[in-house]
Amino acid sequence: MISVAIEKKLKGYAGAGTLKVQHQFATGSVTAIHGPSGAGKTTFLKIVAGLTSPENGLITVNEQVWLDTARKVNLSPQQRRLGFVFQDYALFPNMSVTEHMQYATNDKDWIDYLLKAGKLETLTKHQPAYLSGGQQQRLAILRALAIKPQIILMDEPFSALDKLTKNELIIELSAVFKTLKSTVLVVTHNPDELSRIADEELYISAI
Ligand SMILES: Nc1ncnc2c1ncn2[C@@H]1O[C@H](COP(=O)(O)OP(=O)(O)OP(=O)(O)O)[C@@H](O)[C@H]1O
Repeated sequence: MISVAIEKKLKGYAGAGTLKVQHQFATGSVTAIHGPSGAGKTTFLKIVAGLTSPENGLITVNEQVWLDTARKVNLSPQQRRLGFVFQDYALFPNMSVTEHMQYATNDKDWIDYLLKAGKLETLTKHQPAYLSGGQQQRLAILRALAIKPQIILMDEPFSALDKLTKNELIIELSAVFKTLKSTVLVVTHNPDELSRIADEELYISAI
């Protein structure tokens, strides 16, 4: 269970806005996070990942305190060991598809399984510049899953995919999530696209 209660002032949201989220994410659940543009959805994921700090907040994961602003506890992103799929993919320009995966794990069978699930098994030697936008996006997702994370954060992970590819990938990913028993938080502008795998929705709006 991930328990989150955070408050962060946002710079630039219609002057001044505050992101306030109080929510519990059940272990193994998939949550579709949505809300208006600029409301702080990406900022929320970054707070959970430890990449941004809120003014006030408490985050616990299975009784372990990740963040407690009152007690000045704030685990680093490395200590949190979660999978993060960034909106801009954050791929390495000089690494091939396989090298991206090997950078994250030595488990060859797991790499082969993921590349097949994401239909990149024929493009293993390609660097990002030689992949389409949708293929780059799939590589970003598979790379995040390579470390077998217990918690997976994804920011608009299907935006570059056509409907068919998206639906097929969502089914494959759903099987991976179940295997890993991962808790998954997905920011999406279209919660309907996740209706087949999402256990719940969380609406975020800055106030
Ligand atoms: N570290 C930060 N500290 C304070 N404010 C921030 C920080 N990062 C971003 N912001 C501001 O917070 C607001 C929300 O940004 P964010 O990217 O989280 O929104 P979003 O809901 O993901 O938007 P979109 O749906 O358009 O991607 C923006 O106005 C941004 O300028």
